[in-house]
Amino acid sequence: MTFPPEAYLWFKTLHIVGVVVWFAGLFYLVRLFIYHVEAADLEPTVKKAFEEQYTLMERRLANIITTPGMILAVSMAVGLLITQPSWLNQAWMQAKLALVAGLIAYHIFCYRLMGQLNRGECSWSGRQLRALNELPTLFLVLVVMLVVFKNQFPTGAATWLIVGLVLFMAASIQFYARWRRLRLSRQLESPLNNG
Ligand code: HEM
Repeated sequence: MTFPPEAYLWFKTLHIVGVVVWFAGLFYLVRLFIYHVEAADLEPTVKKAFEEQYTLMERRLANIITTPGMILAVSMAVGLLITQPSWLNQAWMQAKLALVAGLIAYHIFCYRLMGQLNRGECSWSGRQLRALNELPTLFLVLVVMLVVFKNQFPTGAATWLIVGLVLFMAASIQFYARWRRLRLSRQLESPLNNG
């Protein structure tokens, strides 16, 4: 099959659009799972309404945004490889494909969690889900580094500094959110609030 010269750039444009949509969906989906799990602490009538709403939002997000984003990213990537098959012989591309396989496994695992949540069988806590939601960040940073640096993947001090900074930022966000939740629950328990 022969493609016009600009086809590669079109595939790449749509590939990047697909990747952005896919990741937006993955990040928001697990955030919804966290709210869904934490709705269990609400009063029974409110809890039921919230759980139904989260179930609906999760299904729509997964089926209308996240999965189509993945299909667009992967199908355009296939277009890129058909137009330039020599990429497949390069180490960075093989490493990237291994990471993408991990990302697709994560995507499928999210669907499994969604099914368990909808049936009220999910055993994951909000805290565990928050930690899980950091996993795609790691995939994202590594894959983007691979496509940018290719076979010159950096392993020097600057790389570890940047990776450390990204991890530090992710951990700080987690700690801040935890501190805010603790403060809120203490405020609610305070005698002043109980009259
Ligand atoms: C099926 C799996 C994938 C394959 C086969 C694939 C393949 C490719 C190829 C061949 C390019 C063009 C490289 C160039 O022209 O320099 C590319 C670009 C890119 N890919 Fe992927 N990709 C895949 C998945 C992903 C994922 C999951 C991400 C994000 C986490 C991603 C992010 C990017 C980015 C940001 C670019 C643009 C890089 C640039 O122009 O410098 N790709 N991809």
